Amino acid sequence: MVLTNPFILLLVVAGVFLVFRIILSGTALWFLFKKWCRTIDDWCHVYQFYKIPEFNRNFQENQLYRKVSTYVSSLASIEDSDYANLFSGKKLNEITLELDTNQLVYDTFLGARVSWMSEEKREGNSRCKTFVLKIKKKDKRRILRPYLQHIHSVFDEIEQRRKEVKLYTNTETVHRNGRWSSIPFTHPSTLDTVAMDPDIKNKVKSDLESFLKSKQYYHRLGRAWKRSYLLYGPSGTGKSSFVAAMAKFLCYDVYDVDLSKVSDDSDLKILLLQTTSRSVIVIEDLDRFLGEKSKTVSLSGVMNFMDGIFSCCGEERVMVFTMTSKDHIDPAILRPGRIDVHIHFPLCDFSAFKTLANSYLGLKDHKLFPQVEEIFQGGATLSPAEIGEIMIVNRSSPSRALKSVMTALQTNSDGKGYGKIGQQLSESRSVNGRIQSVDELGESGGVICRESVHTVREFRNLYGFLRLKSSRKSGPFDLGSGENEG
Ligand SMILES: Nc1ncnc2c1ncn2[C@@H]1O[C@H](COP(=O)(O)OP(=O)(O)OP(=O)(O)O)[C@@H](O)[C@H]1O
Ligand SMILES: [Mg+2]
Repeated sequence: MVLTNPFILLLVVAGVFLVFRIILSGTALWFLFKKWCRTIDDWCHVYQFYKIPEFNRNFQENQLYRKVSTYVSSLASIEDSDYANLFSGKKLNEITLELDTNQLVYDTFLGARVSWMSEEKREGNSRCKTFVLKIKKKDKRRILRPYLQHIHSVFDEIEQRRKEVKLYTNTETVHRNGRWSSIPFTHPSTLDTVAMDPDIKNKVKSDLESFLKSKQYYHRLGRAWKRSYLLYGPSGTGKSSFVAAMAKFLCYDVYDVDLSKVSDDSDLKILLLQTTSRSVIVIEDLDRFLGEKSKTVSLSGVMNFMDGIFSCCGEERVMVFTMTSKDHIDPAILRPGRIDVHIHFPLCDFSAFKTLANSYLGLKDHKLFPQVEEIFQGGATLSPAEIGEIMIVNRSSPSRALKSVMTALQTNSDGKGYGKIGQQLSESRSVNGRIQSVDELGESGGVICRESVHTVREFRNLYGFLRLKSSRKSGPFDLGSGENEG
């Protein structure tokens, strides 16, 4: 009723507008207040200024300028500067912020506040940009060197993330780049697309992250800064895909060593010397190679390679070895320090199946899922690669895909067809990525015998591992085999 009166309506609109304006100016006032506080604080201190020009006296590019520019653009506080330039980045949808001329950006390091100003000078036709770093004199000695070091590290990390990852393969002939030839690494696998126990995946992720941050630690210990992983499990369980995913996660180049093209131990040594830092060095199917009667590379050649003692600088190398099974492998190969992390890749269980159904068919749930689960609980299994293939072929009809998977699982568990898989089942049977105990296998008929042998062996390994654990605080850890769930 009251709002029908145009005068009152006008008053209400004006009131709302006023409140809105006060709120807005309140925030603006708060910004202004903070700015004044900073200015007053600036008056109370004596500062040291450092200029970082874009070019040196010989008009060559100053590398430090480039690093500082990248670093300043990465600061979250750049969004608070009054003017910043927006540019599209190298990657799709990437947008980068760059500080505009005469703008200030603040940073905090080791409890000290510093600021960066971007300046531009014109001399004739040329212009020279400069960054000016402002540090309180009282903080200068304490933070300047570590701060510059910090800028270097952040820059390296950003560059690493930006660069194109390459896949190197060794050849028998020598190229311009030595024994390795490279192509862009475009494998589509990521840590998200590999179906595996989420706990294990997270452990590997944090292990890789802590490796990246451990340069000083490794150097203090006088050890090569490398970490070795063993991925083992039946064929088609995602080992190679996981290597690709690890490399992508780290943004490291991949060196795929084909041992059949290595002529002897010293040849392997040369190959390792020709790898660059920040790379993943992979040897696939190591068990198959070691099992060969006439090998060109000796066991000690392989072990020296694994130790990384020949890697000239020993810097930031991740080594990955894949195997179907580690049962017949010389324990010296698997000893702590040579292989730091063991990751088991089991055949598919229901939870891995659901991940595959989600990524291949876009199914989060389906009315056939309980039936599929029942079949898995009955002990049937296939490799993720086989299930993936069935899903791809039937992707136009999710129900048909699930029915086909069920049929394949049943056929396999009946022992009909899928000869290869039947054999793998007896070699490595797992539920949720853990080797089953004798008790858990009570119902599964003929597999019990072999499985119990396996379990005894696993128990021995566990015993060995526990002894190791008690004598070493930081040893290797085994993910997914049930030997060590720490
Ligand atoms: N755990 C998994 N999650 C998602 N996809 C998988 C998984 N395992 C296998 N695949 C799919 O199956 C195919 C084969 O996988 P991959 O080559 O990684 O297996 P593998 O363990 O290395 O086998 P092999 O021992 O025979 O070399 C890939 O296309 C991959 O996408
Ligand atoms: Mg493989």
